[in-house]
Amino acid sequence: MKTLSTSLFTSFLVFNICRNFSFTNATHGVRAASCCQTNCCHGPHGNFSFPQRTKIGICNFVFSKKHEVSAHDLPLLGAGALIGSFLRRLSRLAQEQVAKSTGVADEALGNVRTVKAFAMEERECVQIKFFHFHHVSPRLYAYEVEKSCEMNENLGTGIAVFQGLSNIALNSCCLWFALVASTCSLQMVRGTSAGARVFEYLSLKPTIPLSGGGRIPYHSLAGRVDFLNISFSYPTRPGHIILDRFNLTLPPSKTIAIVGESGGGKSTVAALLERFYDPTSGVVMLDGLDIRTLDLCWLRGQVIGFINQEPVLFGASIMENIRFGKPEATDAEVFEAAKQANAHRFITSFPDGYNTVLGERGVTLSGGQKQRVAIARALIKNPSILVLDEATSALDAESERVVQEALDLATRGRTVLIIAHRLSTIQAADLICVMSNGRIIEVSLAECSQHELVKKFSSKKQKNIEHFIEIQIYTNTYIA
Ligand SMILES: Nc1ncnc2c1ncn2[C@@H]1O[C@H](COP(=O)(O)OP(=O)(O)OP(=O)(O)O)[C@@H](O)[C@H]1O
Repeated sequence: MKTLSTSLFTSFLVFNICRNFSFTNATHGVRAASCCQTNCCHGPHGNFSFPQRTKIGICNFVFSKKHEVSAHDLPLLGAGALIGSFLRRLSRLAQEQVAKSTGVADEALGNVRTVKAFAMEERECVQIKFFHFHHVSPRLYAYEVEKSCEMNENLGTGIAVFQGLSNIALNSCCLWFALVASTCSLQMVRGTSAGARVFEYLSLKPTIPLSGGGRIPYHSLAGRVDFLNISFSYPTRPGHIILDRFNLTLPPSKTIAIVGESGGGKSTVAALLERFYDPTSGVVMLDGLDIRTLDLCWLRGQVIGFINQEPVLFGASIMENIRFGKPEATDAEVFEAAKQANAHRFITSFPDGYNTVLGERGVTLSGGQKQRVAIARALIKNPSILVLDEATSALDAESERVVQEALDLATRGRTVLIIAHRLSTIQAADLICVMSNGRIIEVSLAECSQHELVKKFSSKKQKNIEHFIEIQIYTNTYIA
C-alpha cells in the first residue's frame, strides 16, 4: 500500500495541469489526496476492515463453541477484551495517521501549481527518500504514509493474534463464509473499482515532458519573449477560444502590463509562458527559440519567477519556504532574497525568525507577509523573467504599498509581465496592453497613456469592467 500510495501521489504531482480531472485548486487537491489514500486502502487489502474482522472473530468464537460459554472461557474472554481495547486504540491512532498523511498529500496536491511553477515535482519525487531532512510537504507525504502503513500492519498483526486467541479455527470457515459473504462481496466490488482507478491514474503520462530540450546559458539569456499568432482553448473546453491569433512581445528588461476585462485571457497568457499548457496554434519564443524545444525544468526552475494573487506557502519554516525556490541556496542567499522582498525585517521580528514554522498553507502570516515570502521565494532563483499575476490585488492599501515597494525593487533589470487589476501595479510599466476577446487591442506607453486608456474605454462605454472603473478612479485622483 505504501508504494502504491506514493506512486499515485507522484503520478498526480508530475501530471499535467491541463487534464480533465486536474487539481488546480484546493478542492481538487483534497479529492486527489483522499484518492491516494482511500483507493489504495480499498484496493489492495481493504476488503476486511477491523470492526468486521472483530465481529467475525467473536461470531466464530461463539459459534465454534456451540453457544456453550463456560467458566473456563472467562480468562480467554478477559484476554480478548484486553487485546480488543488495545486494538481499538491502535485502530484510532492508525486512522489519525491516515488523516495526517491525507492532509500532507492535500497540501502538496492542492498547491500543485506552485510545485510546478518551481519545477519541483521531479525533485520532490526523486528525493522522497530524504524526507527526514526536508519538511516540505510533498516529501513529508512518503514519511506519513510509511508511518500509517506501519500502524496498519501492527493493527493487522494484532487482529491476527486476537482472532487466533478467539479460536477462529478452520472448522468455522463455513459459518464465517455464510455470515460475511454479502459484506465481502460489496467490499470486493469497491476494492476492485478502486484498484482499477489507481492503475488508471498510474498509467497516465504527462503530455508535456518535464525534462529534455535545450537551455540558454545564463549570461547569454536576454529574456525576450514573443507570443506569435497564438490561438488557444483549454483542453477541457476545446470549443471555447480564449486566445485568438494573439501577438505580444516582451522586450528584454522591460515591464509590460496587460489589462482587460475579467475572463479575457490575461492569466492564460502567463500560463502559456510558464508552459502549463501548449498553444493550440502559434508559438511562444524565448530569445527567438520555441519554448517547446527548451528544457521545462530549467524554464520554470531558473528562468521564470511567478508571483500570483494568492501565494501558496507550505506548512514548513519560513527558511524552507523561501528555499523552495532554490533548494541548494545557502542561508545567506535566503536572507538576501528576503531583504530584496522587504521581508527580512518582519521575519527577524518573530521569536524564531527564519525558523518560524508556518501553519498549513502559510495561514499564520498576514496577506502582505505571505506575499513578501512568496516574492523572496521567486527572487532566490534570480529569474530573468518575472510574471506578476495580480500580485497585490488581494491586499489592503497598506500591505499593497509595502509589497509594491518590494516588487519595484524585484523587477529591476528583469523582463516583467504584469497581469494588472489596479493602476498602482502598472505605474512602473513601460508598456500597457489592453486585451479584449483574446487579443491585444491597444498598446500604449505608460504615464500619459493611462489618461488615453480611460478616455478610450469611457467612450466605448464598456460595462462591468472593474479594471477600467478602477483605472478611472485612480486617474481622476491623479488629475485632480
Ligand atoms: N483551467 C481552465 N479550464 C477551462 N477554462 C478555463 C481554465 N482557466 C481559465 N479558463 C477560462 O478561460 C477564460 C480566461 O481566463 P483567464 O483566467 O485567463 O482570464 P483573466 O483575464 O485572467 O481573468 P481575471 O482578470 O478575472 O483573472 C475564462 O473564460 C475562464 O473561465
